[in-house]
Amino acid sequence: MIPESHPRYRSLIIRERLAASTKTGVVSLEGLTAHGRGEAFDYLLGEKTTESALRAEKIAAALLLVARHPVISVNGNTAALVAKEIAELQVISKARVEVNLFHRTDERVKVISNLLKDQGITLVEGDVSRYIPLDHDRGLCHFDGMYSADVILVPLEDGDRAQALIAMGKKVIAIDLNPLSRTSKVATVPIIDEVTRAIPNITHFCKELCSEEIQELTQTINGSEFIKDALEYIRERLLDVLD
Ligand SMILES: Nc1ncnc2c1ncn2[C@@H]1O[C@H](COP(=O)(O)OP(=O)(O)OP(=O)(O)O)[C@@H](O)[C@H]1O
Ligand SMILES: CC(C)(COP(=O)(O)O)[C@@H](O)C(=O)O
Ligand code: BAL
Repeated sequence: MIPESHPRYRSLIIRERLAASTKTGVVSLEGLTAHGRGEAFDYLLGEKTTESALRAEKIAAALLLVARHPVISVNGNTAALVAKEIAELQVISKARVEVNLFHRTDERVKVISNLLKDQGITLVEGDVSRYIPLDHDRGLCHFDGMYSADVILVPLEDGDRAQALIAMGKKVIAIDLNPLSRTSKVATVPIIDEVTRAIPNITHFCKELCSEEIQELTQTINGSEFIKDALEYIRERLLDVLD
């Protein structure tokens, strides 16, 4: 039992949810280690959304709204952490949602799909093929899902899949606390933020942005600025701590 008074209440509740989700197969055991890596970066970021990340989330919302065929890719950690929030984002963005796993088993696809549908999400389902040229199972996706997408939101992504999607001419919106990850470096829009903060922010902007703002935000996108901003923000925080 984690008391609400605990200084790290939110972080511990998220950890508890992830740990419980490994028992149902929603989260892989490797997902716990990936989460730990994320938490380390979140510490450096002060466990809050930076102004720069908020700008990236605004651009992400604009891209989803103007996309011809937006798709949200969901892995185990994402399903465990933000299923309800993804359902809300799907309603406002009209994006398709597809389960895509690195540690893929039929059982995990099924249990994650059921979790998402229980939140009201309409899923792209059916046969998958290796439409993305990768040697691992993230290459398996749906024709009318990621294969046909022009904009893909990929929380907690693998760098090689992000690279492959970019090479296929798609715009990739990544959510990854690690500004140094391969994913962040190759993404069209790297959102250097925590997924439970980022998804509701994107939904908020989808509701708030007007057509002029959408036009302006999607004209020229410089993804590397968000990485530079995050690294500078971390540098400043570290220097402050040292003082
Ligand atoms: N809750 C979270 N919110 C945002 N990012 C997270 C969260 N949990 C983990 N991450 C980040 O997501 C990434 C997923 O881990 P993974 O091992 O697939 O990527 P990686 O190997 O670090 O990066 P890459 O493959 O892009 O080089 C990690 O960079 C981790 O820091
Ligand atoms: C653990 C995870 C971040 C997600 O794994 P899955 O839910 O199987 O897509 C994976 O990409 C990895 O880094 O190992
Ligand atoms: N997600 C496992 C492989 C990678 O980190 O890219």
